[in-house]
Amino acid sequence: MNTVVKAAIIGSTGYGGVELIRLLAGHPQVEVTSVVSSSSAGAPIAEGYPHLTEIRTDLLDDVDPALIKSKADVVFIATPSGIAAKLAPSLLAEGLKVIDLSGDHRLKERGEYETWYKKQPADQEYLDKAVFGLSEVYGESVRGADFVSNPGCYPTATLLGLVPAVKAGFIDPASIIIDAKSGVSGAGRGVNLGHHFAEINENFKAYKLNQHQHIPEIEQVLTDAAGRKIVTTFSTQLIPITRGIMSTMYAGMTGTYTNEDFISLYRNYYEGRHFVRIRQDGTWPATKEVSGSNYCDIGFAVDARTGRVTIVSVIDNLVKGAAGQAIQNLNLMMGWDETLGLRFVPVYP
Ligand SMILES: NC(=O)C1=CN([C@@H]2O[C@H](COP(=O)(O)OP(=O)(O)OC[C@H]3O[C@@H](n4cnc5c(N)ncnc54)[C@H](OP(=O)(O)O)[C@@H]3O)[C@@H](O)[C@H]2O)C=CC1
Ligand SMILES: CC(=O)N[C@@H](CCC(=O)OP(=O)(O)O)C(=O)O
Repeated sequence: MNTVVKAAIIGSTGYGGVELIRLLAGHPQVEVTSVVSSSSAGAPIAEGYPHLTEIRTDLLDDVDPALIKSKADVVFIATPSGIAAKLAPSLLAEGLKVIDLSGDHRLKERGEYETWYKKQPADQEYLDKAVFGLSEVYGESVRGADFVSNPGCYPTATLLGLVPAVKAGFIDPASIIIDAKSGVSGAGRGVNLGHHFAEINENFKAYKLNQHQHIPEIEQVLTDAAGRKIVTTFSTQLIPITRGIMSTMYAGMTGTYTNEDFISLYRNYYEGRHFVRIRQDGTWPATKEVSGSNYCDIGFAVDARTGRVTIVSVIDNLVKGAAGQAIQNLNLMMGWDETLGLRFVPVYP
């Protein structure tokens, strides 16, 4: 008989949390038994999200680790940064498996977190314990782990697009420039002047240039892949779509490689990994082609004239960039097939 794991979601009233509810509703071996809220405990979750009417009739639970343990075996933390660092120790002490979707346990150096997030970092013990859940790169460490830190949305698209070429030495990692764009749901459900319809619609704006909190996360993994300290330029832009991230990356090549060389390198690197799809020569992915799905699609454009390659990588920020990747990690933590409950087709158009 198949095991059914009971899951709780802290931050269930946010976009990441509600996406976990949507995706887990179709998972054959997970049941969401507790939806948790710090501000609306006791209210029905469908009150704030009418699309859940008659799908979830339960009331929101308080943020109480002992209560969560009485209802669940695993807990997803989908809260703004600064909260999981405080919650994870007591949840782990209760014996729960924990998947943190926030940035609190991704950076292994406390000082880096303080610098970029401008908040109190988690204790070193928990930073050491948390496995960085970019499973196509660190899958072996995720398998069987009790505590996983889910990668950021931008780093997921970016790193899946860069790691194979950096590891193989096809590109000079010091030359990489990353130009990334995100849909507005990446900023969460909270109200913010800059995210109003009139501010976003028919607009396209750069933000947090050279200050984005995902810069050290990207550099941490590139440094690991290159075997030497790598710093990079990473620019973020907000675009008038709801879901989707496109990361366009430029790098100097170390030899005279062709598109076919990159395609075959990446197909080999991701062999057997269902969620990364490498495009044919001369075609590049669009955000709609992965929308609502756990896929990351990647395409290449080698320019023999400049000696540079352009790599285009797209994901749905709420799925592969958050809830879908978190479920993929849960599948690995439980020793299941990583695609369980996640093999859905993108929503198109
Ligand atoms: N949106 C995205 O595409 C992605 C988001 N992430 C990360 O996932 C996390 C969640 O993001 P997202 O869902 O977009 O954010 P939202 O702002 O939409 O939701 C966050 C939720 O956290 C809850 N919360 C706030 N304060 C507390 C607290 N003190 N204790 C417990 N819960 C609290 C709130 O619910 P309530 O008031 O009911 O408690 C809120 O609904 C963030 O760290 C984000 O950076 C990562 C990748 C992609
Ligand atoms: C569009 C938009 O505003 N996106 C957010 C993504 C935030 C996020 O996911 O933050 P952590 O991964 O660090 O928790 C941003 O750029 O800050």
